Amino acid sequence: MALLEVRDLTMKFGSLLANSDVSFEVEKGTIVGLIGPNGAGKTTLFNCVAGLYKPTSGRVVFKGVDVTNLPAYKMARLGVARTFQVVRPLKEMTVFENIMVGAYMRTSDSSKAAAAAERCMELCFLGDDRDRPAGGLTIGNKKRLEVARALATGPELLLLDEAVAGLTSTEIKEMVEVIVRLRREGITILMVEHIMEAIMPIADKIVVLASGKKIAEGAPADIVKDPVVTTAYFGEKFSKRLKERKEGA
Ligand SMILES: Nc1ncnc2c1ncn2[C@@H]1O[C@H](COP(=O)(O)OP(=O)(O)OP(=O)(O)O)[C@@H](O)[C@H]1O
Repeated sequence: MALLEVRDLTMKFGSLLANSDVSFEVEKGTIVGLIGPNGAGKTTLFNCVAGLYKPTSGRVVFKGVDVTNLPAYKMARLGVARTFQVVRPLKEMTVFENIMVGAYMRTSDSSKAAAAAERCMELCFLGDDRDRPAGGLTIGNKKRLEVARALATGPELLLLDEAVAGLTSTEIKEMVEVIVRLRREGITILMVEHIMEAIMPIADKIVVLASGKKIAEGAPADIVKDPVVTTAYFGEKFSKRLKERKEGA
């Protein structure tokens, strides 16, 4: 049984079809990348899975249980945490205190929460900034703090929304290392990403959306070669030229 199953999920905003009959599965212990051009419906799908939106139709099944329409706080309790594209740390609080906020969702025992927060802080390479106010961190550290805070809620499934957007190449490498560490810890990851260098080397599977529909699904090596995917990203003309150039090479 897959950890997460998205079945025929459709989400409409008025007449706009943001997600149309999207189905895929996320196996336990894997990293799944959700990619697609701007406006493809990736964030909407995330919001449906995380309980921020109620899908128009279709089902979200987590650990074999139908969780469609459960609110975000219940999803978090069941073990689904998410980060947001735009990070929002509690600026006046220190790095450690920010992570504690997440840890208190799982326990009201402060020593247990502190132990969990310490561990998440170390996993996300934030130990050196432990007592710094979050507002003064670099964007790379703020993004890892967002991951650490979500991690401290004790998720089995972590949803990362553009975790490396706006980061330098060094910061991207650090974040990628954190994500791989999390998979090693047994956490399953579904991540929306535009930066292919970040997602392609680490993903076990890629799901591609375009105009709200799933247009491809498979191993990264197959997805990068798929003409349906290059056409969705670059348009028919460019994709044809790319193919001709490859055949001529
Ligand atoms: N709350 C909303 N109300 C109305 N339309 C929305 C809402 N959220 C998203 N949309 C529309 O749904 C479509 C899909 O948007 P979504 O943000 O899910 O795409 P995306 O793939 O995450 O895009 P990006 O990569 O640019 O973040 C877009 O046409 C968007 O304008």
